[in-house]
Order: sequence, then structure tokens, then C-alpha cells
Amino acid sequence: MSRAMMFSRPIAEGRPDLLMRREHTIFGEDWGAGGHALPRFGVSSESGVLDTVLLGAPCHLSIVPANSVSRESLRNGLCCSTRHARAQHAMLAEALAGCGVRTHVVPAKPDLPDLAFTRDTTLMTPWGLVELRPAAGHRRAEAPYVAGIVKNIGFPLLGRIEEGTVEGGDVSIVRPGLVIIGCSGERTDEKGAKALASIFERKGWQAIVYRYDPHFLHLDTIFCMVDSARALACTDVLDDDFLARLGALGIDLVPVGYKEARKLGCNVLSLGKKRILSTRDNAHVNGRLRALGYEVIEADIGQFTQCGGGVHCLTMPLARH
Ligand SMILES: NC(=[NH2+])NCCC[C@H](N)C(=O)O
Repeated sequence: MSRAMMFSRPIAEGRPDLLMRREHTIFGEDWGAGGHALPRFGVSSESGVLDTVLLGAPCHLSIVPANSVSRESLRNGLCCSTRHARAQHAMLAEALAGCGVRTHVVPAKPDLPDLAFTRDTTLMTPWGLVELRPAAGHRRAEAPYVAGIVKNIGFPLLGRIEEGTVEGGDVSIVRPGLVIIGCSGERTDEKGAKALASIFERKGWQAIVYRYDPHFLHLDTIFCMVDSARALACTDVLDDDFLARLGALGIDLVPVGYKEARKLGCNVLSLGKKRILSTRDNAHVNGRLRALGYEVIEADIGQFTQCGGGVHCLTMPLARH
């Protein structure tokens, strides 16, 4: 699909009110004479070249005992330094910018301690942004807040999840036409998974719902695409039927151990063109990726991993080529 198609077609589909402007649509931010600028948007895979990403300011980050990793951090007496978190986050943003990725940052809000984990509250699809429905009580208010900011920047909203609960860490847009939705029953539940699946199915996509144990916070802590046909996978944890299904879908798996997954070793962000943004603490996983020919860019994000989230959780792609 040409770049122009990729970004212009969904605009018309997601925003019927913009149909009339379709003829002015040129790839990028140019709407032609008299039109409003609409940023590049649309994500149809986890590994297309990353153009634009959403980050959230971590000024009020704290370790909320809402997942197994963060509870362990608290047991071990760890705590957050917001100064340190901000410095690490700035480095992450710099690493992205250094790779040619545009970033938008959602401003911090005192009552939203996990706002930096932008992955979970909204989801950019090929057709526009979906406001998700977090299950975690302390994260519920993030979704409308973040969706409002993204809309104000100029990105089109496709809709919102109104039934059940869905968090974006459970969504893997594997490749055009195929999405996998993790469902632990705690963060993403059956109703929410179904509601999100139907958005994709209505567009002719296959949506696979994978049920797993809620000990693991989100699917992206145990399974993460690094390429159109390769994923990091905590193979000891993922069940055999699912592993077989991934194999049948032509997805090659790079095994990641349970302890590495707890350190968010699976939780990487593909920048496309065999470039992976990963956590500095996961030397073993990074080494394996390098041996497979990937360029691995390491980010020191210890302040965030102790809260249970890694690079994938801290980033929500808004546009990929
Ligand atoms: N996509 C992810 N895995 N996000 C991690 C979010 C971590 C956050 N502390 C929470 O419990 O909600």
C-alpha cells in the first residue's frame, strides 16, 4: 500500500465528516488549501516504521500495588523518584527522536500515577483512535483524559469501548488483517475483548482472543512482536495451543524466560527496519536480538519497570508506515 493510501483511506473511513476533504488528502500533514492540518496517523502493525508516538509525562509516577511486579517492588522496599523518572523518560524521548520518531507528550496530572504507560488507555488503529476502558480503578480516568489530548492535537477518534474492560497492553496488532487480544479477565475481560475484536472484525480483520492467567498483567509482558513474522515470547508461560497457533500463523518465537519477562524483557518497541527499543536491564534478550540481526537501542527505565511496565507500555504508536 502506498504511503498516501495508508494514511488517507482511514481518515475518510474513520471520520465521515472528512470524506469531502478526501480529495485534498496528501500524505502527511498537508490538507491542501483551506483544509485543517491532520497529522499522520494509523497503525496496522507492531513493526511498521514508527513515525509518531504518544508518551505520558511521569511527574506523578508512583508504584501502585496493582500488579505482581509492582507489589514485589513494594515488598522489597523500592520507591519512585520522580526526578529520576523524569530524567529516564526524557532519555527515552530523546532515543525515539534520535531514531526519527516524533513524540507527543500527555501532560501529567496529580491523580494519575500511571499516566506514563500510554499503551494502556487508548489504541491507535488503522482507522483512528479508540478510547479504551481500563479495569484498574486508578487508571480509569486516564482514558478520556488521554483521548481528549490526542483529539486536541488533531488525531481522529474512531470510537470508545463501552462494554467490559480493555487495556492496550493486551493488544497486539500483529500485521494488517490480524490482531491478537489478550484476556486475563482482570485488566481485559471477555466483554471488552469482544467489543474491541468487533471493531477489527467489522473491517474484515481476524481477531484472536488469547486467555491467560492474570498473574501476568498484560499480554505485552509475555508476548511482543519485533517484526512482521517474529515475536519475543515467554514460551514457558504461554499455553501450547497458543504457541502452536502462532506457529501456524508463521510467527517465529524468540523465547524469553519468566524472570526476564518479570523484568519487562519481552516488553520492547519495534521502530521498524529491524530496530528495537528495549530495556537496558535485559542484556540477555538484547543480545539474542542482536544475534538475530536487530539493532537494539537500550533505554534505562528502571523507575518504570519497578512499576510493572517497560518500553512497550510507555509508548503508544500514533502513526506507523
Ligand atoms: N502495557 C503494560 N504492560 N502496562 C504496564 C502498566 C503498569 C501499571 N503500573 C499498571 O499496573 O497498570
